Amino acid sequence: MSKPKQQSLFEEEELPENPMPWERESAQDLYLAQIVLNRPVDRVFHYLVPESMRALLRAGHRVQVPFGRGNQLSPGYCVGVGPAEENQPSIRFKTVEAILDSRPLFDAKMLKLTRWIADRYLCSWGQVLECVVPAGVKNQAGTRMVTLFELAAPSHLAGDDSAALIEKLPAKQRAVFDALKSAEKPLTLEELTQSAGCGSGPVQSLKKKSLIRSHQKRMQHFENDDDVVHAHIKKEDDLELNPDQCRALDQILEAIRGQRSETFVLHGVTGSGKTEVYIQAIREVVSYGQQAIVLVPEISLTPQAIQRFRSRFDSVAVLHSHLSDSDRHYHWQNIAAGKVQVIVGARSAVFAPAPHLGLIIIDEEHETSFKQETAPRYHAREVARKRSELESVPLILGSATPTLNSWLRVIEKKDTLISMSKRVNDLPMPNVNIIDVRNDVQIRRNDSIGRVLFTGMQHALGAGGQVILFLNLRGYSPALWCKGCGNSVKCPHCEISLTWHRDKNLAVCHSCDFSAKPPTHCPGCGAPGLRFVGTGTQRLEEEVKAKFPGYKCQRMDSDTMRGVGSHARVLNAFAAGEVDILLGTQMIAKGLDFPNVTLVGVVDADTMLHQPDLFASERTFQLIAQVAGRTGRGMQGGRVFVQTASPTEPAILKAAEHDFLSFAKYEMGHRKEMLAPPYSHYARVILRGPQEEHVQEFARQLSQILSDAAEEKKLSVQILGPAPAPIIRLKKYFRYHFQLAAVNVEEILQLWREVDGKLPREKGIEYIIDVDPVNMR
Ligand SMILES: Nc1ncnc2c1ncn2[C@@H]1O[C@H](COP(=O)(O)OP(=O)(O)OP(=O)(O)O)[C@@H](O)[C@H]1O
Ligand SMILES: [Zn+2]
Repeated sequence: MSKPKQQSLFEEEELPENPMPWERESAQDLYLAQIVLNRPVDRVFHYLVPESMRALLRAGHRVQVPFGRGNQLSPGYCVGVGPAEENQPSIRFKTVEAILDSRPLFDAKMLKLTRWIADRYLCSWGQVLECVVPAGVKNQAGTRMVTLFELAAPSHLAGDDSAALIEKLPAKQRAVFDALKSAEKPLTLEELTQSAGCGSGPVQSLKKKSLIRSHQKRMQHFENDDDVVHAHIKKEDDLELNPDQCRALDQILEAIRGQRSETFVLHGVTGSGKTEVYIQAIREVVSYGQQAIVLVPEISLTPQAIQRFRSRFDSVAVLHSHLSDSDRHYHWQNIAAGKVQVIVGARSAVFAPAPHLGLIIIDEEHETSFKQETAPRYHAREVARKRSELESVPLILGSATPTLNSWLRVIEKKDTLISMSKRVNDLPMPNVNIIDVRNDVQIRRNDSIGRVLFTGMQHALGAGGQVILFLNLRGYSPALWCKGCGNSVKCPHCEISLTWHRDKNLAVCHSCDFSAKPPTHCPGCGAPGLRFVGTGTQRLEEEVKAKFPGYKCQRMDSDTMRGVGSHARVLNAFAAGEVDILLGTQMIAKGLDFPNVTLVGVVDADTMLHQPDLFASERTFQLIAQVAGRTGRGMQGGRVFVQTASPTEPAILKAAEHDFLSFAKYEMGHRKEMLAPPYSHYARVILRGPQEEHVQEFARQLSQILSDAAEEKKLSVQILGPAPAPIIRLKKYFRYHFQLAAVNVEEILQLWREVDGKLPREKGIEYIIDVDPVNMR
């Protein structure tokens, strides 16, 4: 959480002292830079540009400026530069100290985009710019300063004195001189001494004689050139599209050719071949020498998926979270230089500095990971929308389960729907069986695999097929339960039940990572004999191994997938048929395309359903429909078994029927009735502090101020709450929240700006605002 804004601290940058007459230069003579800083206050500061920088400094440059009372040097971003405006108040300005990069990091469009983000997500421009530039670019990782040598200026060498000196050069110096003469570019000391076959002495002597000169330059020295490593990847031809894909592509091509910023919601059922449509649309923009950005959830950045792009295009940059600073810097430079055709990456790749962007694609657009949970709390989908508008390029939002947000825009005809309702090669959608576990004898005996699912797995495995089991809880048991008082053991810092991890015999908090040996007695009532209840992936793995001893089973969750590349290893083993049963958390629910998977089991469909969350139903539908889609992708067909204690729940029923349209209709009806998103916007204000009563009282105060301001300014913003947050205690802090709700998001933004900077502060209590939150916990 960021600190509340402290307006007063930032007022003194432009010193409003009485200027001396000679300082009262006429406005036109002043050359000023507009600078923003990475602070929570959204303000632009003016700095004087010294004469020596006037020709160099441009908007988009990173600079160093003196800031605050102590004039501490701080990095900042130049967002504008030029002669002072006529009405610029006459005050004494501080001076820009240094320009930090040789070239600006942002062009005009990126400045506009980031300004928009600051407005839309209620943070400062400086915070947004700071987040857009990777750390590796800021610290110029993987580069070093080198000294380059070249001959002195021709006019100097042509002089009589020089000619005489050259005439009399000793052999080694002569060799150095000749080496530079025949070189086409300046040389490093190493290159030069090698080429002349001497040490550094003769070079220094020549320099003393002013026959050669040197200068310093920053150069890249990347050891790990990702693209060189992958250059040998076998190139493959594009597939021949089926009629559905052709229709989809044609619509997209029309927008590309017309340079329209149209947004397409590509609703294609699982296995309908959306990726091939993306690839061929990208083919078109690449043929114009333009670049495409493809956003995918981090977890989809698997070698399998990346291979699909690398085998089709010459230069693909993959931006995943395991990149080193210097790799990231290397990619940024290459992208900015226009050398990369396709940029594939998670959320932040939406900011890739492609100079001639032609297309943006968001795959699996329903994924919540496209929203950033720290400031700036932007949603990559909305940023992509804005960028597509600024660059006049189309945006494709692809999913088998579009968000209701996108769906409403389709209904309102703001976005264009493209439907692909059939799987490729006329494959049928898998048959989904909903299994009511309430009367299952196995489940009653505390097993997790019920009778029907067990039989289904036996058949599938017996016929040589592979199985995916999905369970969204990691660990062994999600609760330690006390018979004495009926409570479960909570994390000492969070209001969250501890999960037992049997492999390490630890009770772990999945929110703050607290862990300890499980207590033998209930910390609440002191009774002995705590019970481990419920099933997580570890326990499921044990059960599978016991029930299917002849088959190889692999667990995939964030506990087993800690190492770099572990994800890839498991998926490769699964693809190669070395693993029969893959079980895991939502990691295995997405994008996987394995034709030999003939059965998918959803072990407990209800885990998402009972969350106190507006989006619980939508998320349940998405997860089940997505995980169900992992089967039946080959000729052997496929089946899905969904175990649930709520077999009549619409989200589950509709997912079983692969019926997005009717789920959307049902759920949108509810949302409309409640005037909930997507029919309105929420902004969530979350407060936290060490003492519950204080947080509660302060939440009440803030919400009252906002409510009064809304009334005074006649803004139709409703305040819902305050109330304790669903996780009332997290990492030792008590948490309260309330929502600002309005049909028009502008009214929320206006209201916040109205009160921002005037809100009271309370010692020890922090608060943030999250516009269009996806996480309500
Ligand atoms: N025109 C085509 N002819 C033959 N095979 C195709 C064609 N288009 C796609 N495929 C294949 O169909 C499979 C499924 O395609 P893809 O993974 O793109 O589906 P998808 O729509 O992204 O599914 P999901 O939403 O489940 O990830 C892939 O193995 C792909 O190679
Ligand atoms: Zn905790």
